[in-house]
Amino acid sequence: MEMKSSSSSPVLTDPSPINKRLGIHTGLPSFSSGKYINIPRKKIGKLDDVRSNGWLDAMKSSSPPRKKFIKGFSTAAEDPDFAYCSWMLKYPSALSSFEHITHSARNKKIAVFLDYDGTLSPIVDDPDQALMSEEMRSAVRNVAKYFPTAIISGRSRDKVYELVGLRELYYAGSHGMDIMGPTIQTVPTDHHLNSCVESTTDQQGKEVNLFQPAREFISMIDEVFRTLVENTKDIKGSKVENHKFCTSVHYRNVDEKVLEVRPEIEWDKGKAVEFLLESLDLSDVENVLPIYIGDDRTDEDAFKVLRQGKRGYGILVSSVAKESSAFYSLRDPTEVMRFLNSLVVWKRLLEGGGSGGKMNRRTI
Ligand SMILES: O=P(O)(O)OC[C@H]1O[C@H](O[C@H]2O[C@H](CO)[C@@H](O)[C@H](O)[C@H]2O)[C@H](O)[C@@H](O)[C@@H]1O
Repeated sequence: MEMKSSSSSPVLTDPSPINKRLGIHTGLPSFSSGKYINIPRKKIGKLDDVRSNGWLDAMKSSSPPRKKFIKGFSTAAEDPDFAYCSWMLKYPSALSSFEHITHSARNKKIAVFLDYDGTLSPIVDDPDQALMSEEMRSAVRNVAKYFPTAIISGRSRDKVYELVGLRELYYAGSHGMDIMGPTIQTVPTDHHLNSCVESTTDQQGKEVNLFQPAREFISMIDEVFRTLVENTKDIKGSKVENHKFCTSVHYRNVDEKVLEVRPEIEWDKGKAVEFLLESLDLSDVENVLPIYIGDDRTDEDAFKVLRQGKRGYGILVSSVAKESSAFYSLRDPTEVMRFLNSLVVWKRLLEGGGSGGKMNRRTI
């Protein structure tokens, strides 16, 4: 496999058998109980030109945009502040809409889903330096005391666990292709899906289930990773990460983006949210309000699941105007932390019974 640079974007070309092996896969596994989710393999998929199947677009959106704001939200004078304010009419701040959100959560259980990069940690040039602040860690820890909380990241599950460092959460790595969750009551009878689920123990020795729908791709992704390391070793500023079920090539210090190679299966962060809601027995729309906070295009799959199913709220973390399926917005990880802290204060007030969970502007 070669990595070439075309006008402004790199293109992965592949005259080798990897092309075939990362492509079409037959067999549509499903949980026969009907309670769980199908994972069909996508029908298309070539490495010849990643631009033709949207991969490059998806990966580009994982990085901060070059333009400060998008068409439709800018003014003739292209004033970013004005553009952002107009955009916020469509995606109001989750902080100023806090009462509305908690009103919708009355008599419901809130479930919290959090992306990592750009949501809990600020975007920085070196992915190894994307660290969470202690204040943020404490905010997430407190949220998890009151609400079932999961981290859903594009990074490997081990890496994101290492970065977050909180045992009390559920973790989904590789964009949801590697989920560690509670043991599932209904055992899938489909042998293909069954092979994706494995009982194991977590760091505390508790029995858990590992769900890895792209397990068959591990050795291939490792091969792609090693090929990319070799082919980019002379490109100054480039960095390759192995997330086990996908691999990222960072070229933001060469150009400014990151490109990711992952298996062509219909599994994404939206499917991971559905899976976790099922596994945690939180799929009852009438009684559960899931909130998903994330900052990039891969999080849009989760926003869509919540919006389309009228299940809950997606909150987009962005300091620039961009089209989204989220309901609300937060400007940056600092605002995410304020929102998480507000949820905790609200819940404590509610449990204390005092003000019926009512909060004033100063509390938020
Ligand atoms: O799903 P996420 O938790 O948001 O992970 C997505 C990608 O995050 C990382 O890259 C992003 O953050 C880096 C550190 O701030 C930044 O340098 C890069 O430009 C961003 O794209 C991670 O390194 C990627 O592998 C993940 O896919």
